Amino acid sequence: MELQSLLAYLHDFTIKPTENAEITSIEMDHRQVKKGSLFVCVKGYTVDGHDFATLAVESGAAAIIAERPVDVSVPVIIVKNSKRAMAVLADGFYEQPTQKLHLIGVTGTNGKTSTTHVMEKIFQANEQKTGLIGTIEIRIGDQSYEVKNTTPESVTLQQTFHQMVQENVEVAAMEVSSHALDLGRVHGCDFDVAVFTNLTQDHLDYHKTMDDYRRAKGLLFAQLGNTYNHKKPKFAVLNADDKASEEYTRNTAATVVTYGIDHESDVRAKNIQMTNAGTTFELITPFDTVTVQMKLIGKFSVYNVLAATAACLVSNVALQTIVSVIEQTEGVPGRFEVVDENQDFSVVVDYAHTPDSLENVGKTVQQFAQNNVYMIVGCGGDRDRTKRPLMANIAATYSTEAILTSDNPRSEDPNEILKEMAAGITSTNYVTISDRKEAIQYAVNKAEKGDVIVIAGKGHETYQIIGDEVLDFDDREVARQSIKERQK
Ligand SMILES: CC(=O)N[C@H]1[C@@H](OP(=O)(O)OP(=O)(O)OC[C@H]2O[C@@H](n3ccc(=O)[nH]c3=O)[C@H](O)[C@@H]2O)O[C@H](CO)[C@@H](O)[C@@H]1O[C@H](C)C(=O)N[C@@H](C)C(=O)N[C@H](CCC(=O)O)C(=O)O
Ligand SMILES: Nc1ncnc2c1ncn2[C@@H]1O[C@H](COP(=O)(O)OP(=O)(O)OP(=O)(O)O)[C@@H](O)[C@H]1O
Ligand SMILES: N[C@H](CCC[C@H](N)C(=O)O)C(=O)O
Ligand SMILES: [Mg+2]
Repeated sequence: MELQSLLAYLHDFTIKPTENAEITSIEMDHRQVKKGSLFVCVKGYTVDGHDFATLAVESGAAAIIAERPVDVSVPVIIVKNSKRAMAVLADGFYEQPTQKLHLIGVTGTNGKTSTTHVMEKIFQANEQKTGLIGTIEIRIGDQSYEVKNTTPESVTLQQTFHQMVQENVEVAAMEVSSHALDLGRVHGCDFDVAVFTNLTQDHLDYHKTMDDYRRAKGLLFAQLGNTYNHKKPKFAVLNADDKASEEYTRNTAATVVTYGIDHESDVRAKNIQMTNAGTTFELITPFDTVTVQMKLIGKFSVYNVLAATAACLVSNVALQTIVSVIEQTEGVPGRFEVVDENQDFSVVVDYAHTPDSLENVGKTVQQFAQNNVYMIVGCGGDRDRTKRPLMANIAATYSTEAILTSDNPRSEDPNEILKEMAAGITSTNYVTISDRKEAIQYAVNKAEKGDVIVIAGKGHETYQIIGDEVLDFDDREVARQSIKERQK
């Protein structure tokens, strides 16, 4: 695409150059630059992309987007916010793909992956080709691609949408993280439906305060199309049981549809009954009321299917189709995933890595445990430190014995993280075993008939990050091996 055609998408109050080079790609990393690339200088958390402008030009960059002047021989376009500019330019470069898709964005502290995965299955049952973007993977139809972030940087994101359009995807469901909203990664995305799951504590390393975290999530609803188009209306699907929804209702120009359990809502669940085999509830919608019997466990799972139901109903999927998928769904890898080697105790691997999600899992397990509960928990390094004491105390509260261990320590000292966790425990029913494998073996060897072991925090992850090393580690595999060892 020619530079001038590309810059036509940029409505920044800026001086545009008259040159018109052919732009072959948009890059934010100088190591990816090739002949004809447009290099975007981004001031990051570790280094400043402006410092790589010269190297980018040496590698063939045809023009530069920057927030301040850089001394290079190609045109430099100065913008106020280069990440936002990059997102808008990527949208233009890839021919505004989200305008050709029915795009559903899901934000909230917990439940994004679970909700998007249920939605994907519902749209597939509705015979629509789907795209999925989130924590576990990117999926186009049945093809899976690896991801680095839950919500990718804008160029990767728009390129992915472009590929979806080329492969005739009709509906895309994506997780939208608060980081992505705050950093402008989804700028330029034309969402049709925006879904809010819930807001509880996480990511205070990045956002510093809950007010700022709430504001960042709210951007999804604020950026939801403010022009009412009868051919393509926009919907905000909000959780009536979460207080933040009041603010998001005020901040959006879209049609608000609510779901909930405790408060009056458009899509509501009543008479919830739970066993260790599944959950039954009455699903009340503006169209009909039906009884749902699903395999998913826990009140939080009911919330996720309510959110998915509301989002699919406003996307014109029949209630019957939605219910039949919900009743069949087995769940998402690493979310309340049961490890079954015919042992006489239960092992559940779950991605709970926030105080609220851990508490939900603890409460759910308490409902069906016949005997002792062991909760194995760690907290990630280089992440919100204030959740450490809270999570440890929740684990001790909802278990017979909490086993504090390492999650992904990253650059931090694992023992220091464990000390910060232990400081929050107000009882004595816990042990600290820094090595995650040993922690799992300890619980497996101790468990008796009817006990439940919860291994929290890493869910689907198949690695453990210690220092700079990414080591193979899969909670489900380690649990399986430990059970087999014990059975020998
Ligand atoms: C805080 C944050 O979001 N960081 C993201 C950011 O990294 P950074 O600011 O450290 O980047 P940097 O290394 O300083 O580089 C600055 C710029 O210089 C460029 N550069 C750098 C080096 C070089 O030699 N040449 C060069 O051109 C880089 O490409 C970049 O454009 O830009 C990177 C490149 O896109 C991201 O991968 C990285 O996400 C990291 C991996 C991360 O962990 N992010 C987390 C916090 C995150 O975003 N999480 C949310 C989900 C959270 C949840 O809901 O649970 C997510 O959406 O994944
Ligand atoms: N609606 C919910 N409310 C509270 N907790 C939930 C909810 N749904 C799932 N959880 C818990 O949170 C964990 C993570 O769920 P999920 O992966 O769906 O969330 P996410 O929002 O995608 O998380 P991430 O921000 O890490 O991508 C689950 O393993 C479960 O313990
Ligand atoms: N998207 C979350 C995932 C946390 C998972 C947990 N295992 C950890 O590493 O802290 C984050 O990056 O904060
Ligand atoms: Mg997720």
